[in-house]
Amino acid sequence: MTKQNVVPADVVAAIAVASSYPLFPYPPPRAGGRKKYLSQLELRGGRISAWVDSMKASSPTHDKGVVALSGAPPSVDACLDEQSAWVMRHPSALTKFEHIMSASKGKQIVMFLDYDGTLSPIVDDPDSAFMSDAMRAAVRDVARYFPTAIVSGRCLDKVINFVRLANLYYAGSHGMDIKGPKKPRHTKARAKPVVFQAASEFLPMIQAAYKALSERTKSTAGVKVEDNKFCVSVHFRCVDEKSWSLLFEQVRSVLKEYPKLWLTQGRKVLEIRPTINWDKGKALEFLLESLGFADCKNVMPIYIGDDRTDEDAFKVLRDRGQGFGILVSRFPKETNATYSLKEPSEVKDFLVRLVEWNRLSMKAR
Ligand SMILES: O=P(O)(O)OC[C@H]1O[C@H](O[C@H]2O[C@H](CO)[C@@H](O)[C@H](O)[C@H]2O)[C@H](O)[C@@H](O)[C@@H]1O
Repeated sequence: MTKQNVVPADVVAAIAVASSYPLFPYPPPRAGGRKKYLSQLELRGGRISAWVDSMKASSPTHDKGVVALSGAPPSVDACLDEQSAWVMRHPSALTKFEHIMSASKGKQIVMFLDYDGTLSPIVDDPDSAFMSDAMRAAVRDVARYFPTAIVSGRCLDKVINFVRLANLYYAGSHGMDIKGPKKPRHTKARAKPVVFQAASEFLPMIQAAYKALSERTKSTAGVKVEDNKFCVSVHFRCVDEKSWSLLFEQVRSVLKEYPKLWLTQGRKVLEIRPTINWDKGKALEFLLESLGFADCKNVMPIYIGDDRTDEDAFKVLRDRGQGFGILVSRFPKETNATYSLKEPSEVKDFLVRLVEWNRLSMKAR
């Protein structure tokens, strides 16, 4: 086995957990082409246990204790085989760096970056998910050469506050709230700054749901309800697993009062959002269009993300046959991304290499 193929014990444990929930692959299954949101019908019963099981399966690297609860785990060899097969299907973007760069020759790279789990490591307290100075410097350098957007589930103000870089495009609330730099560097297409909100009419409803969710779940120890302006996050990372069903029931009882809101799931978080046809994929398309690349053949969008919501953007790139997605994950997940990176530190390495590659190729011109 080569050094590259050695799989750390915690990753083996994580694969074991993921494999123990075969019915709840990542991302959630799509039924009849529609996204797997918790509909009003499902809210009345039926598939609730599936959601609680899916909560158990989410982000297994951060919950090694689950292994013991999940019955007989697959053997270590089976885990290693699965890991290797997955890496073959989604090779490291660092290993394939030269290949990626030769595919981008003559094309304008546009960089899209998710925030949590991509630029900042996952931590228990969402308010402390800071990115390192080294990562900030890498993003700043990338943005000097390429149009760069941060696409996050966080509300716009919060993600801007974490990243603290001008000259970027920011898409908060899962792409529902978009703002470009005051003086865009790269676009010739439009001098006007980009500003867009996809769900303004939902604001009062989302705010009311935020209050109701905070009130209804306050008896559950460890829960954190986060106001992300056009969506609400109910975090269960610090909630005892024995209380997850109860928490889900509490969230469900609130959602019954808001038929125009639906539920999705991220890493140890339930996300409540408006029932509109808008997601990170749509935000990516909107930004490409705003930058003047709508029908352009010579553009190479690169989207790096770690979460289920990023799959919408990976899929858009796959369907367009343009650019590619990079999934940040230490263990196998079903994904529409082409390449993978293990963790935020590898994302930084990739960004640094990209800048270096650009410097060298500019010199050579
Ligand atoms: O689209 P993203 O930028 O990845 O945002 C998705 C959610 O990220 C945050 O939650 C996640 O990160 C937290 C901090 O590391 C972690 O505690 C939590 O368990 C993760 O789900 C954020 O707090 C959410 O509001 C975002 O929707």
